[in-house]
Amino acid sequence: MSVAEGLSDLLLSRVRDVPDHPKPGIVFKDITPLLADPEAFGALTEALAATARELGATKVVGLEARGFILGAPVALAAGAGFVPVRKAGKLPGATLSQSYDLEYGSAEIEIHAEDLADDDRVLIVDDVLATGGTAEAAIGLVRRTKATLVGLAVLMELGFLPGGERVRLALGEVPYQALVTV
Ligand SMILES: O=P(O)(O)OC[C@H]1O[C@H](OP(=O)(O)OP(=O)(O)O)[C@H](O)[C@@H]1O
Ligand SMILES: Nc1ncnc2[nH]cnc12
Repeated sequence: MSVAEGLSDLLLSRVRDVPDHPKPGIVFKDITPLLADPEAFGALTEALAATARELGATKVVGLEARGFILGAPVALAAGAGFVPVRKAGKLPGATLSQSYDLEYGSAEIEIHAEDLADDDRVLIVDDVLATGGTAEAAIGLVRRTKATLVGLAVLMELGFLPGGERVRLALGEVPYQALVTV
């Protein structure tokens, strides 16, 4: 699951730093320029889909909201299904839910457990790993189902925060991939 230097450079060049958003002191990593560039968005999708294929994923779980934008095309490209993890109160069916803290607040996420079959192999996909709280909560949700968690893949890890260490601890032997670390 190594990442070609050219790909890292392309992806990094399309992420915009927005200082003091959404709160003073936060440097927001804005992926909208990357999404607007079909070459970069396509390369990102293909890189994450290659990971999904390598891990034999049958479902991609995407984390609201930016994880939906990345996860849905990755699922299709890898021949897997897509399952959304949503902020609390949005999913209409029976849910599993988990609270967690963010770099700039706190939140609760939910999943329709019935969307994951017992024999599913699940790759969790998101855009940014910051404190790791969201990903850790999603790992917890998937592990409360009978499906098998096979990996966590993100576009970008904020290396100045302890999120990478936190999710590695939570994942144990399960692979973790950040395409770029800043
Ligand atoms: O590692 P963490 O500290 O948990 O932060 C990372 C999460 O924060 C952002 O989502 P956000 O909750 O802002 O939602 P959005 O995708 O709807 O903007 C980002 O898309 C990740 O899901
Ligand atoms: N600094 C940041 N930029 C973009 N998304 C984030 N999610 C959590 N922290 C973030």
